[in-house]
Amino acid sequence: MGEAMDLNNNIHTQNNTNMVLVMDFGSQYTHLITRRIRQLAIYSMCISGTSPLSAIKALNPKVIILSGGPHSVHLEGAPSLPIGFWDYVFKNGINVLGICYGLQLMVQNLGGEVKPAESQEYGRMEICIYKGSELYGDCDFVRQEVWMSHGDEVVRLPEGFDIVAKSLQNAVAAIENPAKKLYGLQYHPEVTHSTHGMETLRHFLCDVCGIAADWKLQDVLQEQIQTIKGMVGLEDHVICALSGGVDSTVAATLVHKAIGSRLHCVFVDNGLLRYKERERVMATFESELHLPVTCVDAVEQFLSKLKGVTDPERKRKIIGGEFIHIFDEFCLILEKDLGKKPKFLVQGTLYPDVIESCPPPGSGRNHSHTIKSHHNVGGLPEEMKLKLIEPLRWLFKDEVRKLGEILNVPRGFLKRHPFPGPGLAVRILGDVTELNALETLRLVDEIFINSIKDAGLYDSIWQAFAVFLPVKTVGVQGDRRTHSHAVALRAITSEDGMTADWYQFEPKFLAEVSAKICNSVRGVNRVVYDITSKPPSTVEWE
Ligand SMILES: Nc1ncnc2c1ncn2[C@@H]1O[C@H](COP(=O)(O)OP(=O)(O)OP(=O)(O)O)[C@@H](O)[C@H]1O
Ligand SMILES: O=c1[nH]c(=O)c2[nH+]cn([C@@H]3O[C@H](COP(=O)(O)O)[C@@H](O)[C@H]3O)c2[nH]1
Ligand SMILES: NC(=O)CC[C@H](N)C(=O)O
Ligand SMILES: [Mg+2]
Repeated sequence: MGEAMDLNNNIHTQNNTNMVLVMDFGSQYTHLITRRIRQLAIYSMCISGTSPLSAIKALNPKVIILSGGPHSVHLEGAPSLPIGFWDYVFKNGINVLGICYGLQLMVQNLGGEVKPAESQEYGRMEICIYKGSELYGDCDFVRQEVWMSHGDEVVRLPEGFDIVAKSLQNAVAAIENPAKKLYGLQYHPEVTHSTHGMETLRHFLCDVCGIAADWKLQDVLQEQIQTIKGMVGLEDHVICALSGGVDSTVAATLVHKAIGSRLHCVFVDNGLLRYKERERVMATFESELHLPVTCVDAVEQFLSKLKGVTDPERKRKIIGGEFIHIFDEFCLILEKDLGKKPKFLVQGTLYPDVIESCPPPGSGRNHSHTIKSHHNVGGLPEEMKLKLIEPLRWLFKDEVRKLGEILNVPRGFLKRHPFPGPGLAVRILGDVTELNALETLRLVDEIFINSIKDAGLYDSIWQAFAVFLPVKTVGVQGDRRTHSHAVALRAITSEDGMTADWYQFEPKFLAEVSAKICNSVRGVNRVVYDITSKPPSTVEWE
C-alpha cells in the first residue's frame, strides 16, 4: 500500500471538477470536515498535509482546505506544505481555506506572524463578525457561537489580508484576502457546536468558490466500478474477505458488479465469532446474497496464536496478520482450480478504520495519534502479496448503508450492528483463551442482543455487545457464596462510530437482562452497564 494505491482507491476521478481537497495536519476533526462537505452534496476527500505536490496536482482540486492540528507553526518540526504549494495555488486560482492550524500555517507561510496566545481559547466561544466580508457574505448573525481549540494566535497578518471576525477576547477569529482567494477560520466550523459552521462552509464553497452542490452517492458507485475495472485485468481473479457485516457485504456486491464471477468470497471462522454466527452468516449468504462464499475454519490457528496474549495492540496485530495468512492460503487453493493465483483482496475498510489505525502512507493521517490498529488497516503485515481493493475506504458507515440500498443489498444486512474483525478477542479483556471466556461471553452477548431485539430497540441502537472482564467478584446465589466473573454491557448511539453516546435504557430493561444473564449463564454473578461516551472511551473496550 502506498500513496499510489490510495489514490487508485479513492472515490474521486479526475473529471470531478468540483473536488474539495482537505489537507490533514492531524486534527481530531479532519474527518468531520470532509464529512460535512459531502453532507452539502459536494465531493471531498482528504490526504496528508505534507503530501507531495504531485499528489495534489493529480487530484486537481478546486478548493483546498488546510485542517487544524496539534502542532505549533512557530516550533521546530511542525508539519508544513510541500515546496511549490503556494505557487501552484496562485497559478491555478485555487481557493484555500485554513482552519485553526491551517490558518496559522497560511499566515506564517505568507509573511505574517503566529505566537503563543496570552489567553488560550478552548471550547465554546463567541465571535463577532464584521459586515461586508466575502467569507460571511450577507450573514445575519453578527454574533456567533463557535468551537475553538487553540493556544496560538495570529499577531500580524500577511500583506493583503483583513480580519473579518474576532473573538470576544479580541483574538483574530477569521481572515481573508479575496484578491488571492485565501481565507482562514481560527475556529472549527465542522463541529456541531459551531452553530453557524455549516452555513459558513456552504456559503464559502458554493457562493465564494462557485462550487455546484450536485454530488451524489450514486456517482461513487459508477466511479468505483470503473476504477476497479481499470485496476483488475480481464483475466485476473480477486478474493473478497466477507464477514457478513455491512461493509464487506456492500464492498463484495459492488466489486461483483464490476468483475462478476472472477470474484471469490471467503468467510473466516476465527473462533472469535458470536453465538452460532458462522452458521447464521453462511445461511444468509446463500439464501439472500447469492454470492459464492467459501467458509474457512481457522479456529485453532487463531486461538493458538492468541494464547497467553493480553496486550490489546498485540492481539490486533496477530489477528490482522493471521487473516492475511488465511487469505494467502485460500489463494493457493484457488490457484489449483483456476490455474491462476488471485492478485487482489477486497476488504470492507471504511474511513473511520483508517482514521483510528496506525496511519499508512498517503492515508492522510501522518500527524495524528494511533488510537487502535483496526485489524484490516494498521493490523496488516508490512509485506503483503495481495494488492488491496477497498472501494469504501473514503466513506462513513451511514454513507455505506445508503450505497448498499442503491445496490439493493437486503435490508437485513444493512441494518446489522457493526461487529469488529478481531471479534470477541477485543471484548475479552486479557487472555482470550482463558477457560470458558469465549463460551461465557457468547451466551451473555446472545441474551443481551435478543433482549434488545425483543424490546424493539435494535434499530435505535448503533451497536450493542457484552464484554468479559477478567475480574471475579463475590456473589450469593441459592444461599451459596459464589466467586465468579463480572461482565459489562455496552450499547451506544452514533452517526459514524467516530463519536458515540451511551444508550439510556429503561432501568426495568437493564434489571431484566441482568437477572436473565446471572440466572442462565454459569460463572457470571455480576453485570455492569457502561455509561461512557466516546470520547473519552472508545466503543470497544480494547
Ligand atoms: N470473519 C471474517 N472473515 C472474512 N473477512 C473478515 C472477517 N471479519 C472481518 N473481515 C474483513 O475485515 C473488514 C473490516 O471488518 P469490519 O468489521 O470493519 O467490517 P464488516 O464486518 O464488513 O462490517 P461491520 O462493520 O458491519 O461489521 C471486513 O470488511 C472484511 O473485509
Ligand atoms: O473491523 C474492525 N476491526 C477492528 O480492528 C476494529 N476495532 C474497532 N472496530 C469497530 O469500529 C467502531 C469504532 O470502534 P472503537 O471506538 O472501539 O475504535 C466500532 O464499531 C468497533 O466495533 C473495528 N472493526
Ligand atoms: N486546533 C488546532 O489546529 C490548534 C493549532 C495550534 N496547535 C494551536 O494551539 O493554536
Ligand atoms: Mg464486522
